[in-house]
Amino acid sequence: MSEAGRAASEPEGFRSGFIAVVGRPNVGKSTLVNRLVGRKVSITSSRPQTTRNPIRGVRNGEGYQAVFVDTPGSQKPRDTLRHRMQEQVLESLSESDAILFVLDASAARGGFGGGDRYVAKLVSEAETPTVACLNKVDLLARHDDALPLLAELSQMGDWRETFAISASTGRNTSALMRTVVDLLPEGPVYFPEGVVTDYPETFIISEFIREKALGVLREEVPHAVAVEIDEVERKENVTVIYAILHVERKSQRMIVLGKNGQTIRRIGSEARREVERLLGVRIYLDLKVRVTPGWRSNRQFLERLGL
Ligand SMILES: Nc1nc2c(ncn2[C@@H]2O[C@H](COP(=O)(O)OP(=O)(O)OP(=O)(O)O)[C@@H](O)[C@H]2O)c(=O)[nH]1
Repeated sequence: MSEAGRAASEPEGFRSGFIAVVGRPNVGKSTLVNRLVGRKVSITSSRPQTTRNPIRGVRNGEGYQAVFVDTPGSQKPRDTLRHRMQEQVLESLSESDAILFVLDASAARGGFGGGDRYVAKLVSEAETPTVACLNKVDLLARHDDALPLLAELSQMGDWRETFAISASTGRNTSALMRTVVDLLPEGPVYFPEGVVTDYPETFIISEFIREKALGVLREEVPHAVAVEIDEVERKENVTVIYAILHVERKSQRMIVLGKNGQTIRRIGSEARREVERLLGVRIYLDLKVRVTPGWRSNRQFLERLGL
């Protein structure tokens, strides 16, 4: 995240970031995130299925915000298309602040299989701080059965830490959460507390753009900018987002555009990175600036924007 963006909403010493949750299907990723977040998370169901990087959950704690995101598709590629998707997975892993690599202890009798090793390699290539979680240890016959698996796991990559956990019973998950928070960099409050789970994707995108605009514009046009997502067009390789930045006066429009459009371009490129991270797809952001006098007191307008 850029310095300009941070300036907008970063409390002193606050930690925040995106944590990619990776692992083969059925290893317990959702159960683990629900456990760490502390409640069932509904955001995935309220978002269009077309997004490939949905948020699994957000945990707000004392001085931190941890955003857990999904990275589906982390399976061995069998054809070119899958291979291309793989590159995108790698890209989104690289852009995460941390990775939770989840494995299923109960499925690894006698050692881990090719699927787990493949994900381990992919995660290692991302060069992002990773915590490896050996899940479902409650299903092992004896406590000690986890030991050879943990030893094997530690050989599979350069993990910051390795935990034997049970997402179902909560065993070791508090310690895991503390480690995750320690890995997060200083950063802004990405989402207002309590709103994430039910808010539509367009609202989150518009908030990202607004945050970047406020960061770039600083004191010049303080709260005079409202962001409206006009249309989201999903194409094969790129998602095009048409957004309108509403300002109240012509003079503000000039400021937002900047000399030769420099300012709006900067807002666009900073916001694009954030949105790509959120959605896990390539984004083209088409930003327009429109003068909408008195939008702050226009109820219909505010409702349309979900404000
Ligand atoms: N006994 C036990 N079962 C678990 C544990 N964690 C998850 N499960 C079960 O494993 C199954 C798969 O869990 P999910 O959380 O849906 O797995 P997932 O990795 O999110 O699956 P995908 O979304 O398909 O990738 C469910 O039946 C869970 O109840 C655990 O720690 N112990």
